[in-house]
Amino acid sequence: MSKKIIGILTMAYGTPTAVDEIEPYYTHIRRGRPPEKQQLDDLIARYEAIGGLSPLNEITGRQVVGLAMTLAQMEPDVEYRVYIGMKHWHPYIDEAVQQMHADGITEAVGIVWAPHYSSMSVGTYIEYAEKAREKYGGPAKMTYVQDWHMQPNFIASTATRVRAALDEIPEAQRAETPVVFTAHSLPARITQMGDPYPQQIEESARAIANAIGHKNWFTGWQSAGRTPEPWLGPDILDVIKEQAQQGVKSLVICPFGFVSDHLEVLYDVDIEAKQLANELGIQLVRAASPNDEFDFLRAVATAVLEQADKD
Ligand SMILES: CC1=C(CCC(=O)O)c2cc3nc(cc4[nH]c(cc5[nH]c(cc1n2)c(C)c5CCC(=O)O)c(CCC(=O)O)c4C)C(CCC(=O)O)=C3C
Ligand SMILES: [Fe+2]
Repeated sequence: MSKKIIGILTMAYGTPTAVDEIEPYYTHIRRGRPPEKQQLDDLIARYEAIGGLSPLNEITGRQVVGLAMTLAQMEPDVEYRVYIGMKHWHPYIDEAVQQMHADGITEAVGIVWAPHYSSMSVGTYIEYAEKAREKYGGPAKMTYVQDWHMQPNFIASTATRVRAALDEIPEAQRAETPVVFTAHSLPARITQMGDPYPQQIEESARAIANAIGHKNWFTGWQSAGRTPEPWLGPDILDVIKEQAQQGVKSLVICPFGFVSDHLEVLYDVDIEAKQLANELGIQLVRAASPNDEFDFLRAVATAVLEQADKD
């Protein structure tokens, strides 16, 4: 008997693959409004500071291959065909759904490479996938993992990476070193909309801190948009200033709202936040990103399998 086939639509943010793609990419993020020259120059300069372009595409590719291998190992009786669709660059989510349908996939599970749900992040990925499914008339059946921030392997693997970051702090200072769990800020109006994002950030941060028995932790926000409306805070730069005022000498940042090394991690934390911390006499250590680490991919695979079993 041939194996049952299930399509897996994994969705990631996407990044330009050449410098001249930065402008159309930024325009796509801005829903079709081209950026001002100054904004574009700023963004190009930030990519330049991390080496010209982002490693995100390559890492996403390794994650997709690793996920496919992990799924095959965890459930060999089903054939999982793993696809990648990007929110803001090629292959777009639309193109991936079109390909799945063309390949004859009728049953599929969608998952976003981001652990926490917000209507403004994961919600829009799902919206794009559903629009494409309607447009192409398939896959006939597709359900989605909404969030996977409490997957035991996600908690445990993040805890291990935070522990490793703390180990870089001199032992006498380690226990009192604050650990700041950060995620991408969103417009503050999401809290009035009853969005679960802030609460999911809090509960997963607590679970990770508990897993390593670290008492001194809190959450913070990073990479807020440069728009006049209020964004979720406190911003990590303000956190660093406040901690410096309180005499803190060391700090660990775990940007656990992201799953790869990319601009928000390599620039916003490793360059911008570290520079400020340096100036204020704080040793700042950033927890490593999951990238294609085995235990992390097991968490994502488990979330996919649990969703597939619900159907
Ligand atoms: C929630 C969230 C995640 C995490 C969840 C997820 O992963 O989905 C995320 C990840 C990412 N965001 C990324 C890149 C960018 N995001 C931007 C702008 C924005 N992001 C937003 C939200 C998020 N973003 C929002 C509300 C805006 C403002 C939009 C507007 O202006 O209306 C801009 C424009 C310039 C700027 O504002 O910095 C860029 C370049 C990259 C790729 C980096 C690389 O290439 O390595 C990644 C992984
Ligand atoms: Fe973003």
